[in-house]
Amino acid sequence: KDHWEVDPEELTLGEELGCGQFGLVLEGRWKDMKVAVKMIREECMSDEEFKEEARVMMRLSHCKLVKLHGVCTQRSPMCLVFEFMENGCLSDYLRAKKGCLSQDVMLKMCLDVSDGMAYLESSNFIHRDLAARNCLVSQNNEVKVSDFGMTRFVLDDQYTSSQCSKFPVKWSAPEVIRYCKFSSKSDVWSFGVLMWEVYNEGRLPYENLSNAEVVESLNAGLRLLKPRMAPDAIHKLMEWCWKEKPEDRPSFALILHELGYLSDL
Ligand SMILES: Cn1cc(-c2ccnc(-n3ncc4cc(C(C)(C)C)cc(F)c4c3=O)c2CO)cc(Nc2ccncn2)c1=O
Repeated sequence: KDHWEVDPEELTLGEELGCGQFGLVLEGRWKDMKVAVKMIREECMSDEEFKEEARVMMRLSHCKLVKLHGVCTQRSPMCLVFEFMENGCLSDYLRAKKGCLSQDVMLKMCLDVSDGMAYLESSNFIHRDLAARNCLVSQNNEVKVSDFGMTRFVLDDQYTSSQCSKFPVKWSAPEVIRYCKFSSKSDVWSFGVLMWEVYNEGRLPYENLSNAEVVESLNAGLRLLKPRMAPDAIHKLMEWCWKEKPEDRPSFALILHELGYLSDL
């Protein structure tokens, strides 16, 4: 048995946590740990793809990435066993805590995400759908990056082609919308939008614009405005993440350094 195989006998399943992209996600217990068990519907992912993905994700291990404990491939449906993140997704958490989050807490959230993303960048791994909805919050309010790279397995082409309704245009860099050119620098663009979400307590970016109007506005050089709660230095960093040319944007290593400096002030 591969070391990443979880013995289904050791897994107990509980309440439903939600319905993710690939099917049900259940709360569960494994080796005296609380876990989140993601069932993978066959039509979403082939077995071989799934095992290859598991191998890759098992190798990516960092305190600010949601940990994959292992996989269950001996049964159908196959499932991924993750560390449990008590407070659910960051976007819901921000909205639930509206009015209660301090600037320091917001800065720490952005720092946590940039820490995880700097690790992915150094591992040459592209997230492809970084947003507050794809980050999770732990019991002690730490934020971790989730579902990195998983868009490659989405068969629903409403997600994958940029003209379609479900494509996350409002988080996508211009080169991704135009040519599907993903890179760590397009993840940096998305991180700028994530910072805007955090300092706006989970509000939807460009909430009055359609995806097509967002593209027009970006082409006209317009960008999201400074959130009331965001210090100037944070807004400057957001705008740097939204430079038209990928090479003009900062790396996550630099963003991590910048946010670390601001949090030590
Ligand atoms: C690990 N984990 C996962 C989830 C959880 C539950 C439902 N859907 C999801 N999601 N959310 C988003 C998501 C996104 C994708 C893209 C390919 C990037 C589009 C692919 C997915 F497969 C998922 C998924 O499965 C998650 C995220 O993978 C919830 C947890 N925790 C809680 C706690 C309290 N209330 C709710 N959830 C938790 O600890």
